[in-house]
Order: sequence, then C-alpha cells, then structure tokens
Amino acid sequence: MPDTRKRSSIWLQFKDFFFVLVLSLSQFRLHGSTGLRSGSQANFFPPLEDAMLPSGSFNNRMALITGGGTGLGRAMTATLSQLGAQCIIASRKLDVLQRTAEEISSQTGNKVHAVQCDVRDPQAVSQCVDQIEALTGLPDVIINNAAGNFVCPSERLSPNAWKTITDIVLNGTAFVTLELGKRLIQNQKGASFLAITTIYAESGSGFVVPSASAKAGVEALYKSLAAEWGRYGHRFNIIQPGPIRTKGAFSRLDPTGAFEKAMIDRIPTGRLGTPAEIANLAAYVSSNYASWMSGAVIRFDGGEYVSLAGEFNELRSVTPDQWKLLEAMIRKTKGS
Ligand SMILES: CCCCCCCCCCC/C=C\C=C\C(=O)SCCNC(=O)CCNC(=O)[C@H](O)C(C)(C)COP(=O)(O)OP(=O)(O)OC[C@H]1O[C@@H](n2cnc3c(N)ncnc32)[C@H](O)[C@@H]1OP(=O)(O)O
Ligand SMILES: NC(=O)C1=CN([C@@H]2O[C@H](COP(=O)(O)OP(=O)(O)OC[C@H]3O[C@@H](n4cnc5c(N)ncnc54)[C@H](OP(=O)(O)O)[C@@H]3O)[C@@H](O)[C@H]2O)C=CC1
Repeated sequence: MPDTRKRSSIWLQFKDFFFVLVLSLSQFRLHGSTGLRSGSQANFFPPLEDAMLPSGSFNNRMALITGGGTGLGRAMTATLSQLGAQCIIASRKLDVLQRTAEEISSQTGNKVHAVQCDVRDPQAVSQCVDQIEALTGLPDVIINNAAGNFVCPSERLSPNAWKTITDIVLNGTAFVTLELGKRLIQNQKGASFLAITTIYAESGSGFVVPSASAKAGVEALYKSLAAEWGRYGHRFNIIQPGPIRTKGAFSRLDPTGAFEKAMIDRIPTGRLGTPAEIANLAAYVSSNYASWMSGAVIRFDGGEYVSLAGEFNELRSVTPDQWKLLEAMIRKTKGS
C-alpha cells in the first residue's frame, strides 16, 4: 500500500477509536452523578429462567417461529419445545436454523424442523407453508418474530434500505399470516398468532424510522385480524419487548456499546430483559391458558416506556437533601 494511503487508513482507524472513546466518556459524564446508582434496583427483579407453564402444555401442538434460529426466536423455540411442541423454525440461513434445530431437539427430545424461507418473498412463503404442511401439518401456533433493523439517520436512508426493513417486518409478517390464515380457514383449524414488535411501535422513534413504521403496521394488522378472524378460531396478540441483549439487535442498534449504560439507567427495574423471560411470556400467550386473550398488546420492557414518557421522571436523580430544599422553596410560595 502506498505511504499516503497507509497513513490515511491509520488515521481513519484512529478517528473511529476516538469517536467510540468520546461516546463512552459522554455516557459516563451523563450518568455518573445520578442519585440512585443504576442497576442497584435490579436485585429486586431477578430474572427466572425456567419454563413457567406445566410440562406438556404444548403436547401434540405444532409451532412455527419465524427467525427461530437466533436470539429471541431461538429462546421461544427452546421453551415451546421443552413444553412438548413440535417446532418449525424458518428464516434465510439454513445452516443456522439446522444447528439450532439440532441443539434444541437434542436437549428436549422433541423434533425441531428447519425450513429455509425469506419472508419478503410471497412465493417463498407459500412454498415454505407447503413444506410445513408436509412435515407437521398446519401449525397451531404462529410466532412472527423475524425482523430487520439498523440505526441510521433518516436522511441517509436509500429507498432500498427503507424497502428492505419494511419488506421483512411488515410485508413478511403479512405474507406469513395471510398464507397460513387462508389455509387454516380452509381446513377449519384454529390457531394462535403472535407478533413480536417493539415499544417504539407505539411512540415512533427517530433513527429507526423504517422499523418503527413497519412495526406500527404489524400492530394494526394484528389488531384488525383479531377482530375479523375470531370467527375462524384465530387469536392475534402482540408482545412489545424492551431491550434484551441479542447479537442481531445490539450489533445493529448500539454497535459500539456506548449506549447500554444509558439504556439500563432509564429502565426502572434496572436491567435488560432476558430471552428466557420473553420466551415464557410468548409461551403463555400462545398456550390454551390464554385462550381468551386476543387483540392484546403486551408491553414487556421493565418499565422503560413509561420511564421515557413521564415528563418529571428525571427527578429521580434529585437527592433527599435537594428535596428538602426544593420542598421548602415550593412551600414558601404563596399565591400565583
Ligand atoms: C439511545 C440509543 C439506545 C441504543 C439501544 C441499543 C439496544 C436496543 C435494544 C432495543 C431494540 C429494539 C427493537 C429492535 C428491533 C429489531 O428488529 S432488532 C433485530 C435486528 N436483527 C436484524 O436486523 C437481523 C437481520 N438483518 C439483516 O439481515 C441486515 O441487517 C438487513 C440490512 C436488515 C438485511 O440484509 P440484506 O437483505 O442482506 O440487505 P442489504 O443488501 O445488506 O441492505 C439493503 C439496503 O439497506 C442498506 N443498509 C444496510 N445496512 C445499512 C446501514 N447500517 N445504514 C444504512 N443503510 C443500510 C443497504 O445499503 C441497502 O441499500 P442500497 O441497495 O440502497 O445500498
Ligand atoms: N432484542 C431486543 O432487544 C428486541 C427485539 N425485538 C424484536 O424481537 C425479534 C427478534 O429479534 P432478535 O432476536 O433480537 O434479533 P435477531 O437478529 O437474532 O432475529 C431476527 C431474526 O429474523 C430473521 N430474518 C431476518 N430477515 C429475514 C427474512 N427476510 N426472512 C426470514 N427471516 C428473516 C433472522 O434470521 P436469518 O438471518 O437466518 O434470516 C433472525 O433469526 C424481532 O422481531 C425484533 O424486532 C423487539 C424489541 C427489542
């Protein structure tokens, strides 16, 4: 490499390193002086990792989990499989799916099938459902969990970036739901549909605008179908997770790790969620114990959403001594 290019490449790497360092330090400055140390309250809220429902709750039931090879989808598959379900996991990377399927099957003794499918392609979805029908019959439980996302200022988004995310999240969920729904209706078979969205589907959020728009669309789709397809024996529910560490999410939304502490600081339970916790909730919602639940939107975020929303919540950092002063000032005020 010529000297000038070598020097400019070293300079670029140094600039990257410096950028990460500044981000980390600014987080330290922002959160180093709050009254209550972040995370200490997490001791009150220990995550339980065991499967919550009675064993056998999903015996003789078939469950399809899109994006079931990794992250939260993998955890949901493991829990459903442990509870007796025969699972099918579907996404683009067959090798990843097969590895997960083998690992979970060998732990639970229940078969997990791996089916390759890009949910953006309606023909591929139809072929995937053909394959599922041949393998297990139509599923009783459908979890639309597959997603794509990355942080990006909206002015930097290309049309294809927008299309990629909205195709995976909104169109993908719609293609899977409609293809299975139509076949289930034809076969007069009931089912539980669950969509995994996110807390900002409700509020919107800058820097993840395609994801926010598509997840909001998924919520509208599921609430609408809950009203329309109850007559066919179909339930539709939504879980909005808060932050739960997975490689897929964190590497695309906080690639430097600089924002993690800030995020934990604003969660009233003082910690991230765990994959096993959301897997237990998804299993409950998809089980017959929840057969009266339809059209529900369940926020599962350790309190992060309300913490971000409340105008006065920053007052958590006021110390007891400072409160004495503030109260005295307020009490001294007479009239308006
Ligand atoms: C205060 C800050 C707090 C930080 C908190 C951090 C932690 C927060 C946790 C809470 C999370 C909440 C919600 C999470 C929601 C999720 O959905 S997480 C799941 C994430 N998982 C995935 O995304 C897995 C699958 N993803 C992928 O496969 C890829 O990332 C992709 C890009 C979605 C799809 O891959 P592919 O089809 O191969 O697409 P490409 O051809 O690579 O790209 C298509 C177009 O998109 C453009 N692109 C790609 N990446 C970027 C980027 N980083 N920035 C801008 N644009 C990008 C790419 O250039 C293509 O467009 P063009 O053809 O025009 O070039
Ligand atoms: N982790 C978190 O903090 C949060 C996650 N969520 C949601 O939880 C769900 C799971 O996310 P998480 O486990 O964190 O992230 P992952 O990246 O691990 O999961 C996303 C999955 O979607 C699959 N996928 C992506 N594109 C497609 C496609 N075109 N067709 C089929 N499958 C596809 C991926 O598999 P493959 O690459 O093989 O296609 C992957 O298994 C998502 O819906 C996400 O929006 C919501 C809020 C918070």
